[in-house]
Amino acid sequence: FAGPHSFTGEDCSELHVHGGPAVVGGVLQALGRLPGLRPADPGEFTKRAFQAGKLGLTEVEGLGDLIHAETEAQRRQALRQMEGELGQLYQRWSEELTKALAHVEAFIDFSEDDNLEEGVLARVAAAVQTLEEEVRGHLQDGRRGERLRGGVHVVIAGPTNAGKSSLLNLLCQRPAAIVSPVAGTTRDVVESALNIGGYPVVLSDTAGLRETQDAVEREGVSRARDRLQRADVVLAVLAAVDVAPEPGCLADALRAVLPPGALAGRAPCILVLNKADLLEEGRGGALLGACGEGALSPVCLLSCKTGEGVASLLSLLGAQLEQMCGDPLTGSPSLTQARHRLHLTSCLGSLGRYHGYKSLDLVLAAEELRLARRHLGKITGRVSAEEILDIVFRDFCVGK
Ligand SMILES: Nc1nc2c(ncn2[C@@H]2O[C@H](COP(=O)(O)OP(=O)(O)OP(=O)(O)O)[C@@H](O)[C@H]2O)c(=O)[nH]1
Ligand SMILES: [K+]
Ligand SMILES: [Mg+2]
Repeated sequence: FAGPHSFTGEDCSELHVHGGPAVVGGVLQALGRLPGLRPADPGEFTKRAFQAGKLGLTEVEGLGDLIHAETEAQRRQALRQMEGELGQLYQRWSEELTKALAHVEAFIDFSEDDNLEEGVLARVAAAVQTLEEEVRGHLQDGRRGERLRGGVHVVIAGPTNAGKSSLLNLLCQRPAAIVSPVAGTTRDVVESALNIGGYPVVLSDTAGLRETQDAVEREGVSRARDRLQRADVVLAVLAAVDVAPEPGCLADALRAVLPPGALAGRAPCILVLNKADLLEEGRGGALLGACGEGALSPVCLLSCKTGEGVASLLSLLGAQLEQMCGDPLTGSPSLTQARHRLHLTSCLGSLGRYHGYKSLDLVLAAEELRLARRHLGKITGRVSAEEILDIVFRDFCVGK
């Protein structure tokens, strides 16, 4: 593959050999005898592609995510990022900033000559404000890209013996957690990675919430509460027989399950009324009717014993995941890493300070634009050489 059209931009050659380990080993040995030839370091091809400007950092990250994608939605998001959409968005912002900066610098340098067009600074201020709004909107995405990349944390919580561990085992289709009729069986948080409708989920089973004198169980309950605080979605499990079919029972039931203030509207919750097989005929419908009325959370009846209701639980959960992660193919591309969020937040900070400085000291204001641009450059890996003068001359007329 002749450069610069190869993956790394350099001249490359590829050997296609038969796939047996002995053949590959023999070829590698023969190659090893050639002077100057060595195996590539991990990621070296991609690093060279980056250094040759063939890929931006976000594309490199997308490629890495694509290789590690475990679910369909993750694959789509990674592919989109690898193909450059996220990088292009940041690149466009960076170009707009460069332009704004060029105009401010031109104003600083040439405004005394009276040769500048009118209203340059007002146009820059408007452009900066538009950019701020775009960046802010991009940041307020409910962390959907990061969630999709890292997995949505779904926490199973509830009183002892509600069937929380049974639910974990049912969903992950293996006996991951110990199930027993003894209240207080689970102490450690038991985690399992799942694929639900193409979305990656990290499902945690936790100790039953209750007051106890047992020191080990108390530690378990404290870990359960801690996990609840960090949940993206809570599956609140109750034994259906313990819930009275009366209006308002859902709120009471949730209060009984969740520590006061644990959620405070933070994580969405799905109420699972388990052991439906133990309910008398017709009681299930009455329960759903009473609980569902004015409900804050979706409710479903389930039996871990018979498997009844699993499909409806999965569809409630799937809808929740879709709402949180979005469809990775539609809308603007999502930021996928905490790193992106950090630099974007810093960029936004600088843009805000631009407005503060612009009427006091234009030089300081220009510096904030430069900083904002550098923060974007850190995301894409393109902290480009100053293209500012080019723009000054290309973009608008200074004197002659
Ligand atoms: N009849 C019936 N029994 C169930 C169902 N789900 C769980 N059980 C039984 O309920 C008991 C407790 O189940 P677990 O899954 O251990 O409950 P848990 O909520 O994890 O309990 P702790 O870890 O002690 O808090 C066990 O004997 C299960 O076999 C169900 O749907 N129907
Ligand atoms: K138990
Ligand atoms: Mg358990």
